[in-house]
Amino acid sequence: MFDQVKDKYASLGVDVEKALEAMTSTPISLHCWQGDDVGGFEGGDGTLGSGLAVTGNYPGKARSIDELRQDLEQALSLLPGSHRLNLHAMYGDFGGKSVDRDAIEPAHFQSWIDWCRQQGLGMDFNPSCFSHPNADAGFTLSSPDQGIRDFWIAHCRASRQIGAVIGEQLGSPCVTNIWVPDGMKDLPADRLGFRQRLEASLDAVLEEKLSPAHNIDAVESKLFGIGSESFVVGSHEFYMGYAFKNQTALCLDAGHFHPTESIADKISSVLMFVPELLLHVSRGVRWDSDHVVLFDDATQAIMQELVRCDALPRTHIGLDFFDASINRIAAWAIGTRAAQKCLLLALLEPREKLRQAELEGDYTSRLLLLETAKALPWSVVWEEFCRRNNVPGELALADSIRQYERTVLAGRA
Ligand SMILES: C[C@H](O)[C@H](O)[C@@H](O)C(=O)CO
Ligand SMILES: [Mn+2]
Repeated sequence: MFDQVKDKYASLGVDVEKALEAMTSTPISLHCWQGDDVGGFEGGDGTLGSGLAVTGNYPGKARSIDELRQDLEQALSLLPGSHRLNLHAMYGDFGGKSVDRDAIEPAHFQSWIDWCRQQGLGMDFNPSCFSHPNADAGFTLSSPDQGIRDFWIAHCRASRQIGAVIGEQLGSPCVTNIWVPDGMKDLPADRLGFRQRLEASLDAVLEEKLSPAHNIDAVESKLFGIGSESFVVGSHEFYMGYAFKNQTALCLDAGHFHPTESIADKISSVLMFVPELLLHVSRGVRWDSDHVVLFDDATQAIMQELVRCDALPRTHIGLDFFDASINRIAAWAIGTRAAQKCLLLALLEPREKLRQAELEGDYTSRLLLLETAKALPWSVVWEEFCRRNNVPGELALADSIRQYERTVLAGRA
């Protein structure tokens, strides 16, 4: 069956084995925060703030680093291909001590680095500039209060240094992504002042030169958050300008734009002017609701653009969703596999033929081919990818998830 499918694709100029090689060499960065509803392990009550919200109370949430790692291992056993871990600073291994955000050190993340090495994972990192008393007034790096700004500058600087240690130890650059929640519920009187302060703080954070072989800096914009409906300091225009000017990577989060705006169309433009791209593949439903990613049109369009632009070598694919209303391991597995299926579909596109038709102005053939491609048996290739990677195919996924729920999650009262 698989060989017949290969021949079918070959007749349209598509090399299936090459597509599978690209799948193997394209890691997806698994966000740790799906496992515990963005709580972290700092010893507080884990209340989420700063415009972020998780809904649902599905039983079995990870309550410790050990449980989170156990759940991640289970999720990874359901994912074909190679992967990375995306860790927020608030998930450090603080050994029961209270370590404030401006005092984090590489030592607090050593056990995560060791675990990643053991699991064969690369690792990415994020300063956590939210859910903290110093973010309660709504501002961090752009705060009018110099003391607050200095606190978050120290946290972000430490995060970059930790990122560099991670990258050096694992032999794979760590993407350190800065997102801050700064914004206002109601109309501001001085947008410019906030943005000037954010720029100055970011400059201070990025002042120390770190090897790009160890650390890659990324910045992430947002349209609005809960409590920052009228004004977000780090808007898309702000960070696009900042990333162009400073040649950092730009993070595009699929949930951080107007509901009808697709990040797919931005990829080709942005990559003309920034060195690298970070994606937070997510699914906003009416707002930045961070629903589990699906095999949907929006995600297919993103992956299509990455492939069509030859952008995979310059793009870091991360995920950003957190749903506590369903089994959290299922959320990781469904969302990551959906992103991977979209990537596979894009890699199996008869790209050369589509391009040729377009160059010749033959838009009829282009449209025909696009529709034909949708009806090709790509799922047979997906099942083969799962089989080669020794992970469950689509029909076997539910059993693995339910078994772990019965044997492990149910015991977490
Ligand atoms: C945990 C957050 O979702 C994450 O840091 C950030 O990327 C974001 O998207 C905030 O809306
Ligand atoms: Mn994000």
